[in-house]
Order: sequence, then C-alpha cells, then structure tokens
Amino acid sequence: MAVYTEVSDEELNAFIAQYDVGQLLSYKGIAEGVENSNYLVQTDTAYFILTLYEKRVNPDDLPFFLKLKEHLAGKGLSCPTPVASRDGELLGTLAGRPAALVTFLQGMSVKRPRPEHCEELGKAMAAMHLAGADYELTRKNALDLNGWRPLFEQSQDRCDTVHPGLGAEITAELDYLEKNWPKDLPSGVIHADLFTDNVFFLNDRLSGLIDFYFACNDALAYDIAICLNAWCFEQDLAFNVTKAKAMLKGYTSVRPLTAAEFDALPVLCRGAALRFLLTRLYDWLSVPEGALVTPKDPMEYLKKLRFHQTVDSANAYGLEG
Ligand SMILES: Nc1ncnc2c1ncn2[C@@H]1O[C@H](COP(=O)(O)OP(=O)(O)O)[C@@H](O)[C@H]1O
Ligand SMILES: N[C@@H](CCOP(=O)(O)O)C(=O)O
Repeated sequence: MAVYTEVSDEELNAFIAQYDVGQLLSYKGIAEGVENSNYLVQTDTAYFILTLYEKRVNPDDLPFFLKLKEHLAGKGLSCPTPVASRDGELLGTLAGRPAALVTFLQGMSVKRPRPEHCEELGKAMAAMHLAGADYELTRKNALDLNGWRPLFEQSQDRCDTVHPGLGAEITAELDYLEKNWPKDLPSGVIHADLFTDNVFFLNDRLSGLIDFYFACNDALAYDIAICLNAWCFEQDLAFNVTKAKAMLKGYTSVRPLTAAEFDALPVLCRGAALRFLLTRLYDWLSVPEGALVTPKDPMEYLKKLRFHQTVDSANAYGLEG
C-alpha cells in the first residue's frame, strides 16, 4: 500500500470505537503498495489492517470485494476477512474516504520466489478459482481489453518522455490484442493482481492471499497470465521457465486447463504485460503531490511484453500440449 490520506488520532479512535475490537494501542502507515491508503492498527486484542479506499476504487465495488473475502474464507481459502462494526457494517467512513478494517494475515511475501513458491501459488490460485465459482456477486473487469486504449490515451502525449518510441510500441500492441484477444474462455472470479507482494508464506508454505481490490469476473487463464508475468521473470528480466513450469504444475494439479486456455496463454500473457505497463505508465506520470508512494517502473513491463511477443506457443511457458 501507500498512504495518500492521513488520519488523525482522534478520527481513528472514533472510528475504532465503532468496532468490537478493543482499545487502540498504536497505528502506522504502510508504505508498500500503490493503490489505497493502509495502516497497521494494533488494539489490545489483535492487529488489524485498516484500508482507506482511494482513486482507482469505485465505492460501488466495495461490497463485491469485501464479501468476496468472506466467501473465499468460508470455503477454506486463507485470506483476510472484513471485520463488521457493532452495527453489522463492513464498510465505514474515515477522513472522508470509504474505509474497512480487515483481519491481519500472518506471513511474509517473498521478493525472489523459488519454483517451490511458484508451485504453491499455482495451487492456491486454482483453489481460489474453484472457490469463487459460486460467488453470487459479479464485477466487470474495468481494466480489461476495452479499458486499455482509453487508459493509454490518458498518458499518450507524455509517454515518449518515459521511453522514446513507447507510444508507437503500445499502439501497435493494442492493435494486435484487439484483433487477437480470445473469447469464450472459461471465466469466473479472478484476483487480477496476484503479484508476489500479495501472497504470504510461512516457512515456505503459502499462508494466504491479500489485496483483492482488482478482483473481477474474467477469463481464469488471464489470472495465470498475470502471475506468469509477476512471478517468472528474474531481476534481469530473463524469463525463468522452471518457475513457470512449477506454477503451471501446481495450478493444473487442482484445475486442469482446457485446450483453448492452453492455446490462448501467449496472447493472454501479452495482454497482462500491457495492462500493467499501462497502469504503471499512468501512475508514473501522475504521482500525487505529498503522497507516500513509490511508483513502479513501467519499463519492466515493456521488457516482459517484448518477451511474450516472441512466444508462439504455450510450450514456451513449460506447458506440454
Ligand atoms: N490482511 C493483511 N495482513 C497483513 N498484512 C497486510 C494485510 N493487508 C495488507 N497488508 C500489508 O500491507 C501491504 C499493502 O497491502 P495491499 O493490499 O497490497 O495494498 P495496495 O492495494 O495499495 O497494493 C502489504 O504488502 C502487506 O505488507
Ligand atoms: N501490482 C501492480 C500494482 C498494484 O499493486 P499493489 O499490490 O501494490 O496494489 C504492479 O505491480 O504494477
């Protein structure tokens, strides 16, 4: 997370008093992340995470996100659960923003995942896809193929200041994806941001998933493509097929892929790389003044995209078809 909205002691004490969680002992802003403002809150009963929802979150989507965590936890998936106020509300208001308190999840993310971590992630992602199958609420992916060009247009006039020729490269990729994006793949609830910082481990065993604020209904294999991008490149941006193979082995041990998903994987990986290139580009060019946030490097995703552009079959990701 980041901290965009500062909270005063008085405001926080009044907010916490609405919950049956004990007395506030301490709180501090969490610098990680980029989307919302997050605080680690300690009361005399437990630790909690307090989230104030910021610009990219539509308040109308909050019930989808909060109830999804309840639904998945109810199915045995380890993820934070929202804490209800004494009035039974999952969502409140703090410092003028929608806000929620969720349970603290034990564990730590890994910065440099090994193949074992990737396999664990694959299994957990597939388990989440199965657990989400009967979730009754739905949410369209606001950052799907239809959202990419309008998002790009917001950075287009300044994007070559980030890298010469970037605008032309993105335009060509959008043209390609608009012509080749797969339709009718198996779909359901996806996490859509299952990066390493959103997956916790304890002693190398996956202890839970966090940050469901991009979750939506979309092709299940698109979630895999996001994770291949986020987990399977080395620091020097070389693709590590051993990690990809481990992730896909873990995933398919829980939920086998259809032939159409197999065939679609290279184009889905290109789309996933472009999606994160575009949001990072936008954020890079629009850091709010005074915010405690470190924007993420858009160029990392341009390089990943270029790798996927060289791939002509899912075999390159270690899958045997
Ligand atoms: N439920 C939780 N339990 C423990 N730590 C959490 C929890 N939720 C968030 N965090 C911590 O806060 C950081 C940012 O949270 P995240 O949901 O990823 O924010 P953002 O949506 O802004 O990216 C995480 O990297 C983690 O350190
Ligand atoms: N994962 C995204 C940014 C959003 O990440 P968050 O987990 O910090 O909300 C990226 O790396 O571009």
